[in-house]
Order: sequence, then structure tokens, then C-alpha cells
Amino acid sequence: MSIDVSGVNKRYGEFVALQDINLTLPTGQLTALLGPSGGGKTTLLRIIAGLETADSGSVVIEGVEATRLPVQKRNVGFVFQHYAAFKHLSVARNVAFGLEIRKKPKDEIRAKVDELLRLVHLDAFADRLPSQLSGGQRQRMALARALAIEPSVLLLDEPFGALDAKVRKELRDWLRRLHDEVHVTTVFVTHDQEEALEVADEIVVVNEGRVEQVGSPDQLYDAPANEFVMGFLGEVTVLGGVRLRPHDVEMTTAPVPGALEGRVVRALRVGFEVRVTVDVAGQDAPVTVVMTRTHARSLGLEPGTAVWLAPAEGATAVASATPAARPAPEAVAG
Ligand SMILES: Nc1ncnc2c1ncn2[C@@H]1O[C@H](COP(=O)(O)OP(=O)(O)OP(=O)(O)O)[C@@H](O)[C@H]1O
Repeated sequence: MSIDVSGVNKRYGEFVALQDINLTLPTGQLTALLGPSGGGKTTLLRIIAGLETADSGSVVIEGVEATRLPVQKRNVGFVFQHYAAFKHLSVARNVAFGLEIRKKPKDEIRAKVDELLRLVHLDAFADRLPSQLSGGQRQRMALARALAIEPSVLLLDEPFGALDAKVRKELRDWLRRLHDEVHVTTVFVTHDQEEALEVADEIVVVNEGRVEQVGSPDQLYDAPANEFVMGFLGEVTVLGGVRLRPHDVEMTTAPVPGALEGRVVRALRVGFEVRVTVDVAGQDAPVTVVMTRTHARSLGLEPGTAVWLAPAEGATAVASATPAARPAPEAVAG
């Protein structure tokens, strides 16, 4: 059982928002839809939810043909970036809402709400109003509310997008742990590659209405299908027409057969790493090399030092179609 999306196409007038999307998202998995702004992630999520209809193709949720099912009949829970809570209702009543409209028995609702508030660590805040919560607490309440109806699928559209970096990071660790406890099939949209790499079991890279690659975080990072995926998932530098990760460039201060000679422009300490910029003859853009501070110190790098660069053994590399001329896509767009 799973979510099966087959041959989905969606246009807005002449604009192609999604083009022949085929995906199988296994039951219980936490999947990230990752890609730059405007790539079609939200449109795809809304089609799975039933908030939007595809022009063609089908959506099957847990074996049920859902393509034409209205949203209320799909048994999905949602959380959006800006969660609209009922301002005049307490946290507990907000969480209870979906159960109340389904006319569940009162004691069943109370037990369920208690359980969910404990799960999202808001049990001490049950009687507060949403305005008395922090942004992160409000998103946790939104998740509890979405989970209350025991959805077979949980859909999250940039659920932590509006929060500051520290809270985002906390919530992303927390979401991972929550998912490990609850195991509900979850699809979340993000344009933040770090968020996707840290949280998801599997990542679907969506760009310009198409799926670029589907794989585990390691597969995508270590074996990107193309230049786009490589650039979107991490920093890229070009050495002799090959796209590499900056920490996959080996640097020596003596000639090595096959290595390209260059000159250090600058060596910048960033936290526990050193980023070295190197001009290589015949290359427009400089090469960026990242190494540990100990290694940089042992090489004694100064501006002007002659160095030799080569891809490290086993480096992730993609041949560059447009060497050095085109900058790598923004790692974090949006
Ligand atoms: N109702 C609509 N009418 C016309 N165009 C739309 C509509 N909804 C979305 N689009 C367009 O479809 C494209 C995909 O939008 P979508 O929201 O799916 O992208 P996204 O990948 O989720 O981006 P973001 O991260 O910015 O939310 C965009 O170019 C957008 O402008």
C-alpha cells in the first residue's frame, strides 16, 4: 500500500506546472518534495490532497482510487506554513475540532486530545489560546490537529517555513522523532535541502514541473542523477570541466601527475573548516576547496602559494555541460 501518482499533468493556462509525474510513496514513509521555488511541489501536494485536480493522470491513496474523491473523503491531514488556528478556542479545542465535527463521543475526544498533546509536548498548554503560543508551538498544535482524525496520509507544506532557523532545526528533529513514533505516511514540501537531507527517508527532487530524481538522502547526495540535483543538494565547484563537492578536491603543494596547477587567492576560516579559493590557469571561475583547519595549517597556505588540485578518490562528480560559465543553482531558493 502506498500513494501512487501516475501520469499526472497540470497546466495553468499555457503554463505547464506539472509534466507526467509518476511516483510511488510507500506506506509509513516520510518523503520530502524538494526543489526550487515555483518548481511545482505545492501543486503536486495539493493534487495528492484533493485541493487541486490534475488535468490528466491518477492518484491512488492506500489502494483507493482517489483521483476524483473530494478532499474530505481522502482521509488526509494537512499542515500549512501559516496555520490558521481558531483564535478564540483553546489549544485543546483546536486539536479536538476535527473529532467534534465528526461527532465522536466526548470521553473519546478527551482521551485522544490528551494523547496528542502529550505527543507534541504541549500537554502543559492545553488551556491556552493560540495567541499565547510561540510560532513553533503553534505548528506543533497544527500537527496534533492534523493527526487527530487519524489520517492515512499527512501532508505538510513548508510547515516550518515561517519560523527562525533555530526553531526550524528543533522542529525538524522533533518531526523525525514524531514520525518514528507514529509512522503515518507523510509527504512534506520544502525548498531547504538541509531539511530534506536530515528528515526524509526519501527525497523527490521536483524542478520545472518534472521529477529530477527520487532517492534516499545518501543516494541523492552521493550519486546525483544530473547537474541540477548535484547543485541543489550541496555546494559545487568546477575543476577541469568536472563538477565536484569542494571537500572532494584534493590539494597538494607539490606537483602530482594529472593534477591541475593553481594559485591560492585566499584561505578563509569558517568555523572548523577552511575554504580555499584557487585560481587555475585556463579556467574562468576559481575553484573552491574545503578542508579541515589542521590540513590547511599543514599545507601552510598563503595567498600566492602554488598548489595542485585533483578530484579525491571516490569523489562525487558530474561532468559539467557548461564548465565554469554557469553558476551552480542556488542551494536554497525560495
Ligand atoms: N492557481 C494558479 N494559477 C496560475 N499559476 C499557478 C497557480 N498555482 C501555481 N501556479 C504556478 O505553478 C508553478 C508551480 O507552483 P507551486 O506552488 O507548485 O511551486 P512550488 O514548487 O511549491 O514553489 P514554492 O516553493 O515557491 O511554493 C508556479 O510557477 C506558479 O506560479
